[in-house]
Amino acid sequence: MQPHVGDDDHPPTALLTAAPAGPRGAQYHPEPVFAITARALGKSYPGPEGAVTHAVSGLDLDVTAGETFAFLGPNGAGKSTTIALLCALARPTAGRATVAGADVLTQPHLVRRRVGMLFQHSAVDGDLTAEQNLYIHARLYGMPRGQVRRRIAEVLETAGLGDRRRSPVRTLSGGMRRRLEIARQLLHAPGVLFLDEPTTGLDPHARAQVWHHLRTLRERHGSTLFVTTHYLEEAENCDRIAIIDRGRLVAQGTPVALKAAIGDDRVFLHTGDDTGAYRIVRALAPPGSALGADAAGVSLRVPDGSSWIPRLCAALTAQGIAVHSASATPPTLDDVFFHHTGRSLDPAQPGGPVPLHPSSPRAATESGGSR
Ligand SMILES: Nc1ncnc2c1ncn2[C@@H]1O[C@H](COP(=O)(O)OP(=O)(O)OP(=O)(O)O)[C@@H](O)[C@H]1O
Repeated sequence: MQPHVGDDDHPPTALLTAAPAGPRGAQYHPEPVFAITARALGKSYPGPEGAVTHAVSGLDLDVTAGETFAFLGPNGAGKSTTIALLCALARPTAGRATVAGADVLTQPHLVRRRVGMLFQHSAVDGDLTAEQNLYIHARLYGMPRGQVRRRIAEVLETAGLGDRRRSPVRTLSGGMRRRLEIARQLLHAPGVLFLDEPTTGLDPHARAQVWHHLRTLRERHGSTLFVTTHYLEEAENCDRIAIIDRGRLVAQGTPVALKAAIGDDRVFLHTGDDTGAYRIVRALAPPGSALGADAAGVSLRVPDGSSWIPRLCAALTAQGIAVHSASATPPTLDDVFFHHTGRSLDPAQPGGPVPLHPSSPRAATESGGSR
């Protein structure tokens, strides 16, 4: 389903104005204006033999107007279902939500008018030009003829496709096509733009182009973007991140705050005798810290990791173990994901990173400090 365009509804951006000014002379702190709120939102599907799939459960969300909000989770976590609920394309079985000022349960038609939705496999007609694709979309969804040309020129310019407006879509690169699809969803100036894995299937260059375009939308137009992704580096660029796993929100915050909450750095050592090194590091590590060893080397989780390197290297060298490399890195978003879910999202880490705490769900390594 697609939103209507150009009806007599209030312009969605009008819903996103700040709270009224306080009394004269009083310091004015505008209330945050939420483009999306959800409380205890849920969707369950009946399965075979009375089983129930809880695709999304107990979801609480507040997305501020103008924010780029990442919804991060593995396959099957409930990301697409959440988008369908928030865009009023599926009816919740629990809870409530408001999007761009409209209630998804009682005003689903308004929600659909006020949002843009980029689906994972959105199609544009390859034989038509960029402009023709947008024109057909605008007319199909009722945009007044008088506004169409100007609006198409605007969204193509924002997408960086002004000079390709007459090119058949099949001649555009993957990244350009994706930007054209985003431009199509912007024709009716939605209050919130939902993007379901907007860069899946694109090469790194095209992915960077799409993100450049999304940043432009945010900076120039103050657009509210709700983006699902399983690319950690994309989530890293967003204002805030919610991590969803098995239908439940497990963490929410800015990338910096989520990583800071994890605390410990990862110290990594590659030595001439990693088995011997592991024993020595274990003896020196603070009680309760997580450490591990695999074919690549020895890892230790400690606060202020770089301060540990000279001490560990001196101890190893004193025992005749050569240190080939030593590094200390702050927590990554994948560490955050692992901490909350017990799994890694990073394909380069099939076994997952070293657990951050001994109690971590997939702690395959031991705790140090066994002196
Ligand atoms: N119509 C449906 N009927 C039954 N189960 C469903 C339906 N739609 C989704 N599910 C189930 O709900 C869960 C969440 O699915 P969803 O598609 O929202 O996950 P996702 O995070 O978007 O995954 P992906 O990244 O693979 O698209 C999955 O277990 C899925 O099988």
